[in-house]
Amino acid sequence: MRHFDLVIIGSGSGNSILDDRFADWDVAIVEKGIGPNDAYGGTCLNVGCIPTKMFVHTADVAAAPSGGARLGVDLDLRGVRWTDIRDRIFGRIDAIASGGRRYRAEDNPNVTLHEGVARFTGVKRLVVDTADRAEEITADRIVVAAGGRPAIPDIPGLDKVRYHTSDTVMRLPELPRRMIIMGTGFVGAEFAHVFSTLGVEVTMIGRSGRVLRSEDVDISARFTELAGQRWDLRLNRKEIAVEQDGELVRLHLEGPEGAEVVEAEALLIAVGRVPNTDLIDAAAGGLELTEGGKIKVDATQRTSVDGVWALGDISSDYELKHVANHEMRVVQHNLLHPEKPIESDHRFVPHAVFSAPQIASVGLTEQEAQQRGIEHVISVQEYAGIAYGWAMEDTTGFAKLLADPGTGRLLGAHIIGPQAPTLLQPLIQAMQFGLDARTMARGQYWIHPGMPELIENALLNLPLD
Ligand SMILES: Cc1cc2nc3c(=O)[nH]c(=O)nc-3n(C[C@H](O)[C@H](O)[C@H](O)COP(=O)(O)OP(=O)(O)OC[C@H]3O[C@@H](n4cnc5c(N)ncnc54)[C@H](O)[C@@H]3O)c2cc1C
Ligand SMILES: NC(=O)c1ccc[n+]([C@@H]2O[C@H](COP(=O)([O-])OP(=O)(O)OC[C@H]3O[C@@H](n4cnc5c(N)ncnc54)[C@H](O)[C@@H]3O)[C@@H](O)[C@H]2O)c1
Repeated sequence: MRHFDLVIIGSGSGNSILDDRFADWDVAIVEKGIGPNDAYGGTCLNVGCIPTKMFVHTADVAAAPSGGARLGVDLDLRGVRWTDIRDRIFGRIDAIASGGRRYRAEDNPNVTLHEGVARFTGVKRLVVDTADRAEEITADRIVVAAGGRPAIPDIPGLDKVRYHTSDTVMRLPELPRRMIIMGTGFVGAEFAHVFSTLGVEVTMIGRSGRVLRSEDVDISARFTELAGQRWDLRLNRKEIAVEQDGELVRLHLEGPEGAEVVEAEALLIAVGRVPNTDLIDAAAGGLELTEGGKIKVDATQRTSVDGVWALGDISSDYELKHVANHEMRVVQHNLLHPEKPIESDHRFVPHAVFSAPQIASVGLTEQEAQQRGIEHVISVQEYAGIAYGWAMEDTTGFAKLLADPGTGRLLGAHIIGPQAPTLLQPLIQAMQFGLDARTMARGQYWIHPGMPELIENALLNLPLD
């Protein structure tokens, strides 16, 4: 049995903890490998944020000709070369992942890379199962950064069907003619945009009546309306059974009009993620879980076991890379300076959905403000009402702000439309640093006629004294 100063489980955000300040620590990283090629480096790099956005940008380029005609520019899309797109993207990703693995395995003398599945057998005691053996390790400190994986719903017949998740769908050998996407969240909305723009007929299945239903009510309503124009959108549906018929997947549904069947050459399951607490046997390690099944941590990312920290998707309320990275920096500090621990700041966590149109959001939605009885005023500014929106002939995008009527401070900001994540960033800054809407609007120049005038006008529209 080997004892370490520090064991890190998971090479996603966990991999970034180690820098020169840990050079004299004896460290083990345990990584089981992720995705179809058992890659190093976690979800975001290999099967998450980064490749998806490389596909989204490609789809946005492929979508440009269809938007040209209304500006008087007639363009044709001559074709998309799926295997070239896929191999270009993973040609970059796979090289970065294997480079990251090689760096830890070969260039860090103080780091031992264990390639296998780590599971707790006791408090600060682990077994690592590799292909040919099981090795026991112990440590003074352990960081659990083991993330999560796609959830697979319990639908009769699913075990006999060829289906994809976000882990596999980006490496399809060829584009299918049709694709059923189960789930109307982030993953469903982003892949529906990618595949439909590249020429696949998309059918999207949702249990509720809205797409992206956790967004602000107006944002979700607008996105649902637009999604219904682009995809065969089937909402308020329940999956009854699924079957494989040669190359076809057939899904039996129950909906408002009764029973119905949809079929396609590919099925993508995008119904959320489950934390990998079972894989690590969190209970055997004495780690308390939350009601949602994640590892319970305090504000300093400490678990219920002294000397064990957790971060990212396995413990966080937010399954977002910027949050995992923030929590990683907190854990990093607290490992190095246990006498002066710092806390994670989850007050103003933004997110973006890179679909079409794009969505970006921070803070309270209108429905959350109402449910919590928080006094607020609202403003809405459409892209169609600003000069750059005229240039783009945008007719569907808008920014919606919620502010405290007393202080003028922003409570929430939600944007649907071109460059939404970029436009949201100054509003995140204002919320984080306590800048009130009036000062933000009138205390600086806004480049004319730039897209940020959307934000300037939304701020000025707030009914504040
Ligand atoms: C399709 C998709 C798109 C996304 N896009 C975005 C985006 O645009 N923006 C954004 O902010 N977020 C996005 N996310 C979310 C983001 O990827 C995650 O929040 C983030 O990667 C979580 O990081 P982590 O370090 O907690 O976990 P991970 O990166 O998942 O790392 C955990 C690692 O632990 C390993 N592991 C698990 N169990 C064990 C074990 N028992 N032993 C050894 N190793 C183990 C896994 O193999 C994995 O490599 C996306 C997610 C998906 C699925
Ligand atoms: N741009 C980004 O930041 C980005 C992109 C992709 C993923 N992510 C992260 O990954 C997480 C997982 O994404 P996701 O889209 O899988 O989850 P999600 O939670 O965003 O959406 C899943 C949806 O599927 C629904 N659902 C559950 N069971 C269903 C069923 N049987 N049939 C139909 N619908 C069902 C849920 O009600 C929910 O609306 C996200 O919550 C997000 O944090 C982020």
